[in-house]
Amino acid sequence: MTWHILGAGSLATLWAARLARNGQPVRLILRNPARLAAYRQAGGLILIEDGQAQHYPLAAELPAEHLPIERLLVACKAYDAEAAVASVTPRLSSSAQILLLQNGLGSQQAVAAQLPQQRCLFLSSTEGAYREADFRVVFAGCGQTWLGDRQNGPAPAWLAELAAAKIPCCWTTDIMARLWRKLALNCAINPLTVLLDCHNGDLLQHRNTLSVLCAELIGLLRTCNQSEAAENLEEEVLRVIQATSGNYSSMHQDVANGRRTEIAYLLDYALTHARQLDLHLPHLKELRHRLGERLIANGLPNN
Ligand SMILES: NC(=O)C1=CN([C@@H]2O[C@H](COP(=O)(O)OP(=O)(O)OC[C@H]3O[C@@H](n4cnc5c(N)ncnc54)[C@H](OP(=O)(O)O)[C@@H]3O)[C@@H](O)[C@H]2O)C=CC1
Ligand SMILES: CC(C)(CO)C(=O)C(=O)O
Repeated sequence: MTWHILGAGSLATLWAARLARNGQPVRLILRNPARLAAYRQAGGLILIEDGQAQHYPLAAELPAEHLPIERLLVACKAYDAEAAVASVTPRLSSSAQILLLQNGLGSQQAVAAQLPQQRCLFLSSTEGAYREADFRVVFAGCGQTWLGDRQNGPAPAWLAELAAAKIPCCWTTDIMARLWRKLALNCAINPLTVLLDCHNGDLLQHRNTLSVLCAELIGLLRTCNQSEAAENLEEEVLRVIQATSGNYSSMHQDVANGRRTEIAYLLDYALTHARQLDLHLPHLKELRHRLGERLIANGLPNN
């Protein structure tokens, strides 16, 4: 069965290259004729692993093609996911399975609500990749991708295809806990790296601030019935900071490159839930306020 991949950015390239070199049929879906023409001009995707560039001249198409879609990997940013999926909805078969690879929370539920007939699986990934240029992606860090079904459905048989393609994936029966945990980590680390304009590792000089933010995030997770995701959060935040000490966080990279951030699906999602639950999180609120000022000062959207 063909893997349709919506988007041709960092994670899309990482997935497409590994599936294709394992002999699995892959088709990319680009957003509009200009992007499709640019892709064709480039002659395909390039993935750089351990300094070695390899070329993948994969088939690509527009959203409005007629070929039905049975399996769709949505590999765009959280703020683009709903519109991107809407552009291919008429092509989705009623038994189609949709894999949502976005960071944060909120976009996955919105897409799932848009597709009541189809099965939507949520993914949480710690793999790392970045775009060096259009259609040219560098694999930047090994990691793991968790997949799960919020509706408690069974693991799909095609997980074996991902394993065959050496995509490190694990099925989980509690994907929401994984996503909340990653959201909390990103809320503790990413905005601070933007405000302090620093590498992840430099945050170790701000242990008290991290501690206060983690305490508020733990309170939120527990109130949202995500106690498992709250366990040892501060220790894990420190571990991730140490493991990625020389890196800039994804939000820092977005701001440095003048790109919109995914803050609406991270801190805003957390603060909206806190408000609904009457939970007071003054330090996270203040962090969000200062980040908003910085985004606006940089001419970026504050959402
Ligand atoms: N990169 C990483 O290391 C990691 C990323 N993630 C998460 O994965 C998600 C994807 O990130 P990443 O791969 O880095 O993002 P990129 O910005 O590299 O790629 C996003 C792609 O989506 C495409 N796109 C946007 N809208 C549409 C549309 N309507 N139709 C078709 N394509 C569209 C963009 O097209 P165009 O080129 O035309 O703009 C772009 O190719 C994010 O939520 C991110 O947080 C999670 C873990 C690690
Ligand atoms: C874990 C962390 C903070 C690593 O940089 C990350 O996921 C991100 O940058 O978005």
